[in-house]
Amino acid sequence: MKIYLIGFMGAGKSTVGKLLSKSLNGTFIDLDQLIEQENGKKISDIFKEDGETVFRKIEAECLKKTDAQIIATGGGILYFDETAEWLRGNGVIIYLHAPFEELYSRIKGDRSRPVAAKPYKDLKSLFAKRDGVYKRTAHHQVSVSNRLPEETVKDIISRLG
Ligand SMILES: Nc1ncnc2c1ncn2[C@@H]1O[C@H](COP(=O)(O)OP(=O)(O)OP(=O)(O)O)[C@@H](O)[C@H]1O
Ligand SMILES: O=C(O)C1=C[C@@H](O)[C@@H](O)[C@H](O)C1
Ligand SMILES: [Mg+2]
Repeated sequence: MKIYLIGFMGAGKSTVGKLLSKSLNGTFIDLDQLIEQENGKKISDIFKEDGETVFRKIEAECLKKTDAQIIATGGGILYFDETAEWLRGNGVIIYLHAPFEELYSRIKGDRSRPVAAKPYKDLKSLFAKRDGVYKRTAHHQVSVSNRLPEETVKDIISRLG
């Protein structure tokens, strides 16, 4: 069974995914890292040099070819409508959720995330839009608010049964 972690930037998909893979003794891939390795450049440079649309196509292709058991996706993984259906047909989808302000405090000023460079109000409305899509797509919503990543991992494992 594959486990896909989805959620907004700063939710902790990469952090929790790595820990979860250790607890479950499963293979792990961070999709953002895979994209950077396969393309030989940083995500911020792909955005700058090729544009967001090219990045989104690369991201969707990388998602479909990874064979890891636990996958930390990027915050914009549901950019194409068809990706939600593909994900649900290929594994268990866990939405890591926290209120926007908490996530914003984790990502503000981070230059490695090109989307996080948007102004506060644009990020807030992006969160509002994506939150509904994450919720509709996920099999489980797990809180990452005021919680250590280790607690989130325990919660995920208990939901998986
Ligand atoms: N539970 C937590 N409590 C506090 N800070 C956290 C928690 N989980 C992650 N962080 C911090 O928030 C930041 C973002 O975490 P991480 O990179 O794992 O998020 P992400 O969901 O993978 O983001 P992205 O979508 O940009 O890849 C990091 O600085 C990390 O240390
Ligand atoms: O939320 C987003 O749109 C993104 C999140 C990151 O994980 C990266 O995939 C990239 O910076 C875009
Ligand atoms: Mg990440």
